[in-house]
Amino acid sequence: MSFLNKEICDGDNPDLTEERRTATFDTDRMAQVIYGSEKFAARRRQITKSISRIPALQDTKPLAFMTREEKITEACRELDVLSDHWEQLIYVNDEEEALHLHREVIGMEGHPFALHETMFIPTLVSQASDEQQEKWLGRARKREIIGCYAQTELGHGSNLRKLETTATYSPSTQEFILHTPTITALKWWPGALGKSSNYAIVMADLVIKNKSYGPHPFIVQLRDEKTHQPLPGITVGDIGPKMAFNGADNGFLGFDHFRIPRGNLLMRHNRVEPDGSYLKPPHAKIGYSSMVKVRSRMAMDQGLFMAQALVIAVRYSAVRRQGFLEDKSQEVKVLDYQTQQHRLFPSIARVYAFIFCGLETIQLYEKLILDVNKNGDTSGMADLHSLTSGLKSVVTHFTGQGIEQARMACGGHGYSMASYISEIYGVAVAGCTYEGENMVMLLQCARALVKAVELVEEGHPEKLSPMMAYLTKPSVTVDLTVGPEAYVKIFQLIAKKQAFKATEQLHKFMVAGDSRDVAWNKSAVELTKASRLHTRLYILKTFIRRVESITDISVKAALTDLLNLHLNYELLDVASYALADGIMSSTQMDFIKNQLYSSLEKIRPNAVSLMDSFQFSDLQLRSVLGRRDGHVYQNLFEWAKSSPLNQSEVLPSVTQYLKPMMEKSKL
Ligand SMILES: CC/C=C\C/C=C\C/C=C\C/C=C\CCC(=O)SCCNC(=O)CCNC(=O)[C@H](O)C(C)(C)COP(=O)(O)OP(=O)(O)OC[C@H]1O[C@@H](n2cnc3c(N)ncnc32)[C@H](O)[C@@H]1OP(=O)(O)O
Ligand SMILES: Cc1cc2nc3c(=O)[nH]c(=O)nc-3n(C[C@H](O)[C@H](O)[C@H](O)COP(=O)(O)OP(=O)(O)OC[C@H]3O[C@@H](n4cnc5c(N)ncnc54)[C@H](O)[C@@H]3O)c2cc1C
Repeated sequence: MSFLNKEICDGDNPDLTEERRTATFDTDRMAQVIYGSEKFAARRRQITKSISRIPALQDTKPLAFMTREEKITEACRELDVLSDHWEQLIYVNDEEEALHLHREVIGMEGHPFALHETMFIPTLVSQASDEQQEKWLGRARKREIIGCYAQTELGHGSNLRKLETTATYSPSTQEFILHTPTITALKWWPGALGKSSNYAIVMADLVIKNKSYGPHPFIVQLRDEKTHQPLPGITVGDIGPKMAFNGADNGFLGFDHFRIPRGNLLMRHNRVEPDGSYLKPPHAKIGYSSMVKVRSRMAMDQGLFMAQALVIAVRYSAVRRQGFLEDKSQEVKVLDYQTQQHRLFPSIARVYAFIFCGLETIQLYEKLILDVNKNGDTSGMADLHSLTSGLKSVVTHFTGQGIEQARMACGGHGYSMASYISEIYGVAVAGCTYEGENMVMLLQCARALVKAVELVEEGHPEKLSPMMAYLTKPSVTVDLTVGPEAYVKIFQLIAKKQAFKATEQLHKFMVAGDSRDVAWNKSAVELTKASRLHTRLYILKTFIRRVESITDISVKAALTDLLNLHLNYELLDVASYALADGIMSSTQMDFIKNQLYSSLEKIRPNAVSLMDSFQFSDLQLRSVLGRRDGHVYQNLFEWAKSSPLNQSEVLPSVTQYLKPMMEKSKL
């Protein structure tokens, strides 16, 4: 079966056209599965089309040749154009559509609204009282003000309990006095803080009558709304260039006894009364919900980052010909090499798996916020926190690896910024650090795992949450030929064994006299291993669940091939645990390897269409190698010619230094 639809265009590189003809499924239908619904997939296409009709948004100059100032200016120009068309382009206040719009038009390198959309508005939604929302949320949504999320300090990011910025309540004036007592207390890193934002959510230690109540969120005006000058008492600026995200002005911020009204403490869940009495929130960590929100998005967002890199690498691999197989009259597409497939296809499977997890965790967060805000029900917080802590860590780690493999799969041209993969990599791996450093978050996930193991050991398995239920599963012999459930069983045994081993080690150190904290640190590597296995089990099960639910037969068949690849690849990747514990035999290992290799062959004809299904436009991809028409070589040449270095034949550096040096050498 072939799909002679809009995907195929006669002017395209014939090798790519051939790939699209071999697809066994419809890419629009696949897009519905990727983006969670027919409606949203269609809306994305519609938005992309509308953008393509706005001349001022068509890419003019490659970002790679721009300075930071030029990148920031270009992003602001594009935001201004978008603002003029906002209501025609997307449904107002639809977060997913706004994210898509920004990604498509502005690209990866950051922009003044990145944190406004992802953290400032969500914090107002989850933490501000109705009255406070009335005052600020509408203005924020209309983009009359620009906000960011200022939590991390120069001295502390992971350990929030030691944040040094203080918000001391003054009952006589009914104000909070924000202060930065030391250099290490300077806010440092917040995106869009340095130059763009005029408001911020500031996390500061709430102090009332000399008592510290820990970090709380405050809304703070930083700059004059007319002049954009910092308000007196505020020091703010940009922290300088970074590994990527250089179109973003991550910033620093200091307060010198800066006063804000009492009503600027976000008070949906806790309150400070005029006399200074404090009303506790229903859950101690409710103030951390914006972080959970971003973490709950990260499987989706990282999946899309990796998808972008893989679209580029897979399309390029289908047009790049190098070397021979059987037919010595024509060189082969590098995509036909087994090593190339092994390098790329497992990451394609992970992209799909991560996105399916993201669709689930985004919904879980929305449900949680509804439960908390409507019914004061915080019972889902602990589970979502441990799930998203593990997930963000595992997903960002593998995304970084997958993107780097995609770069290498493009050979020399992958290293050129014309591929855009280096930018995608730089942006994606920031996710290993932001929203909770990966080791720190794996250890948060481990806290829940250890508690669950302790419940089993204490004879209370009925108290386990559904995600932990596998910890009670007995050891069994498994026949892998029966299908995905067999793989799940083996994975469960491996994850269970590691969770028990790590907990046992923790307890052993404690019995020997170490405090829990010291014993925890001595067991930390084993604990993080347990968290990774636990999370990878969740990813695997989510992938299976999602594929089972698909109704389109051809889409389901293509994804079943990817799922099989994922199951075999994952199990092989953790085989050392299984072999050491006698869970798997070497004969089973051979079976898994053979299954893996035959999956690569099955996926090969669909590889390009599996990536086309993400329906990224060329504008969004910004990659010469990943162009949808596959005309790589002539465009690489055009791209190189547009380098500022090529705007003159002889550079001033040659006239000033090299020529005189060569002349001197002749003497
Ligand atoms: C969306 C992005 C889209 C695209 C990307 C493009 C553009 C975006 C550009 C930039 C990046 C975007 C965002 C980045 C923004 C940031 O980075 S904001 C800063 C983020 N900072 C962190 O994540 C800090 C990490 N640290 C923490 O979260 C906490 O300090 C901690 C959880 C590690 C520890 O907190 P403590 O208060 O010390 O708690 P504890 O004593 O260790 O734990 C006590 C119990 O509380 C449980 N717990 C902790 N947090 C939560 C929570 N959020 N919810 C529920 N429960 C929680 C903890 O597990 C303990 O439970 P026990 O049962 O074991 O006691
Ligand atoms: C691109 C980017 C954007 C960002 N945007 C924002 C933003 O908008 N707003 C904001 O507030 N912040 C932001 N941040 C800051 C970010 O959230 C922090 O950098 C992050 O939470 C890590 O904290 P840290 O820098 O203190 O790392 P550290 O905690 O200093 O980490 C250093 C090392 O110490 C280890 N470590 C620390 N604590 C423990 C522990 N308990 N157990 C074991 N190991 C530990 C870590 O694993 C790591 O290896 C951003 C950062 C980046 C890179």
